[in-house]
This record gives sequence, structure tokens and C-alpha cells, in this order.
Amino acid sequence: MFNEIPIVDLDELGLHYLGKPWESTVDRVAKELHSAFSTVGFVYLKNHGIEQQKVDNVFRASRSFFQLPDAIKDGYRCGQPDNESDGYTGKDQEILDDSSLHEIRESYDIASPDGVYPDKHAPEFRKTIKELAPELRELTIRLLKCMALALEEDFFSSRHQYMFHGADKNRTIFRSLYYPTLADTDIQPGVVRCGAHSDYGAITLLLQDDMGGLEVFSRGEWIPATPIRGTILINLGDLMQFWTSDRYVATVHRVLVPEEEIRRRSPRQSIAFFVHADNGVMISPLDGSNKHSPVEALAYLKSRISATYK
Ligand SMILES: O=C(O)CCC(=O)C(=O)O
Ligand SMILES: [Fe+2]
Repeated sequence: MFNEIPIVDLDELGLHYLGKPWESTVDRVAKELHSAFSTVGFVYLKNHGIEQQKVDNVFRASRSFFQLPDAIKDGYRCGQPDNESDGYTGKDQEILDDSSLHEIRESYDIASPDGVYPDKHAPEFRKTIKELAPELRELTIRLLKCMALALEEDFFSSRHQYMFHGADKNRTIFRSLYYPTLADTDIQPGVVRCGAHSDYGAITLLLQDDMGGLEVFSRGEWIPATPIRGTILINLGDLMQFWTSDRYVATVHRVLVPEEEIRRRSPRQSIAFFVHADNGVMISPLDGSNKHSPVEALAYLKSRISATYK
């Protein structure tokens, strides 16, 4: 079926493979990504070479942080002078869809391996993220190279040199997301886990637990992005849509309050690796068209963040 999220097998492009990948594999993956990004805008990657154990370790360490009392978590709030990009965001502090009454979601952001971690209260958090995030970075470089091939541009990876090297150079963020259990009073119109939005940057790598709930708006309908264990979901952000003159789409997605009581009573976790171009990169349409006005990567991100942080 056309309106489905395809699964792309990375084969020797996965991190487990150390040699040079076959040209035929690179061509196939480039074509499959191109076709998915020009239509549904989301794709599952399999055989990416990142061990599930590393993902599960981040989920476990994150849970031990998110289950702490609010007063402790608030001590790590993001957006403080000494903690501008890294740190905690609580319920309703980031509203992605203006029509939401509440967005019941918490998150913790890290912008570099040596960022600000809640070591005192969640001692495993740092170690588990330092094991996973650099692998997501490496996988991203491989994906960007493939994407550039399909667009006949050897381009994107050189615009992302400082990915996950710190917010002063690049705003790529490793985000651990936590959707707490919901009370009966939360079951009302306008209350969601994550309001409908498109991501802001170039691409997003998303790892979900098995609770489900993510939906993707494609061809006029919401389709579920059902978790497939061992895969990573990839979607595009607005800047990649601008860059490609809308050939690639930054698909809108959301996470609603689950209908089944059992799922409302369970927390949900996910990890997003939001990939941004280096701060000073000017994003203008690669085909030379004037479909979008040039915009600086960092300026665009700041304008979106200031519209969503409360
Ligand atoms: O938790 C999810 O599955 C999606 C989160 C998301 O879309 C976001 O934080 O941008
Ligand atoms: Fe998103």
C-alpha cells in the first residue's frame, strides 16, 4: 500500500559493518529513502547496527530520573543561564500545538557527550547516553550521505560537522522523552501526550518503546507509526523540506491519549535525536528556486523554540 511507512534495510550501511558498503546497497538505500521522504516522510530503518540493549539502558536510566519528585527535576530546568540547551522540560512547559489544552510530556535534552546530566539523582543517565548518542550521530552521517546522493549533491554531511558537539556550534539534541501515566481527569478534549507538529531541523531519529501511540499525518489521514522492535524511525524536519524545495516533506505527527485504559495507566518512553545543521549554515533551496527565503539554521530554530516554550 502506498500510504504506509516503509521499512528500509540498511544492510552493510549499518554500524555493525566496518568495511566499505557495496555501491549497490548505497544506491538501493538512497533510492528507498528518497521515495519515502518524497511521500509519507517517515521510514523505519532495520539492520542499523545499534544494539537494542543500549536503547533499553537509556530508557531505564531515564525512568529513574523522570520518576523523581517534580521539585528535584525542576532543579535541572533547561533554558537557565548556565544550562541553556541541556536539561529538563516538564508537563505543559512546551506546547507543540496551540490548540492543545495540556501536553502531558516531560523530556531531558543533551547537546553534547559532556553536557549537563543529573548525575546526583540519576547516576546511570550519563553513561547510558554516552554509549548511545555517538552511535546515533555516526548513523546520521551515513544517512545524510545517502540522502545527498539521491539528490545528486555531496552536501549535507559537510553542513553538519559539529553535530552533537555542543549548542554553541550546533543545536543537534539527544532528547529522552517520558509520557507519564494519565489520571482520569486528564481524559478530556484537548489533552494530548504530544500535540501535532512537524520537527524543526534536518532529520530526526526516533526510538520508541513498545507502548505505541505515535501517529503520522499522510495523504489526509492519521496513520499509526506502530513500534517495530529493533528499528529506528526517521523523519524529516522543516529545514530539510526548505532545503529540498518541498521535494521532501516534514510530515506532521502527534501522540494522543491512548483509548485503552491499560495504556493510559502505563508511561510511554521514546528517544529523539533531533539533527540540526551547524548554527551558521544558511538554508536556501538547493535547486536555486525561490520557494523558501534563505534562513539561518540557528535563527530558525530559535524562532520555533520561542513559539513553543511557555
Ligand atoms: O514520542 C514520540 O514518539 C514522538 C515525539 C516527537 O515527535 C517530538 O518530540 O518531536
Ligand atoms: Fe516530533
